[in-house]
Amino acid sequence: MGRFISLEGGEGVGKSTQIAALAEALRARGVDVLVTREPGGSEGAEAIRRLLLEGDAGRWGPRAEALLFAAARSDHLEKTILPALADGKWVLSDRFIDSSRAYQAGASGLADADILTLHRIGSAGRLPDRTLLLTLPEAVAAERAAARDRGGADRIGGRDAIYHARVAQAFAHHADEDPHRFRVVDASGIADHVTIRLLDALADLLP
Ligand SMILES: Nc1ncnc2c1ncn2[C@@H]1O[C@H](COP(=O)(O)OP(=O)(O)OP(=O)(O)O)[C@@H](O)[C@H]1O
Ligand SMILES: Cc1cn([C@H]2C[C@H](O)[C@@H](COP(=O)(O)O)O2)c(=O)[nH]c1=O
Repeated sequence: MGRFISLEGGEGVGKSTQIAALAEALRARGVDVLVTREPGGSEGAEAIRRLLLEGDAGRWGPRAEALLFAAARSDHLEKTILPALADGKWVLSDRFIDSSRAYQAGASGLADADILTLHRIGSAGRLPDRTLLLTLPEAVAAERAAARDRGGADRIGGRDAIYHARVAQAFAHHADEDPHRFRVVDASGIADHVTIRLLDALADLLP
């Protein structure tokens, strides 16, 4: 049976690194895996990704930004995620709706209910079967992201530390509110150890 898993967390916590490792570990267990990402993951959504992440800080206001993320997600779900699940694949998505709740609501100040309304309109309110929230002390995450980006962060990643602290708080709040879907995973230490923690957090879903 297909499963829909999202990886969430702030900048630099290791989602992209871990999604590749997790996919490899699942494939070694005979699971058919599709790795995808947001914003993006379909041709249309990748075009919207460029609109969202390139250009001036003020290119979009919070509302236009939320609408663009919701539009990208709608296309991603319809063109990539749902067909893969129908084929029995496990879909691992680097970010999904909880990023809009954390960034556009928690940190940019829109109402969480409005983000969920956009999600209901664009994506029929579809939620992942499991959301793995990677957490790191803010200073460690910022250091990792800065070493990777070398000053070239994108429009949203480049926002200030207060913004990213609000993102982390919102993620933690949503994870607390929905312990059935979320698992909070410590992303500190050696990457292989983090992958083991992620596999543990999926143990009940594994075939
Ligand atoms: N366990 C780890 N220990 C040390 N460095 C790590 C670890 N995991 C990832 N990194 C490094 O930290 C940086 C950020 O990792 P990665 O790009 O996977 O994070 P991310 O959560 O996808 O970030 P973003 O959301 O900003 O794209 C990369 O340079 C990566 O090589
Ligand atoms: C899905 C989604 C993403 N964002 C932000 C979070 C990051 O700053 C970028 C994506 O970059 P990454 O290197 O691929 O993680 O977009 C957001 O603000 N809202 C969302 O819904």
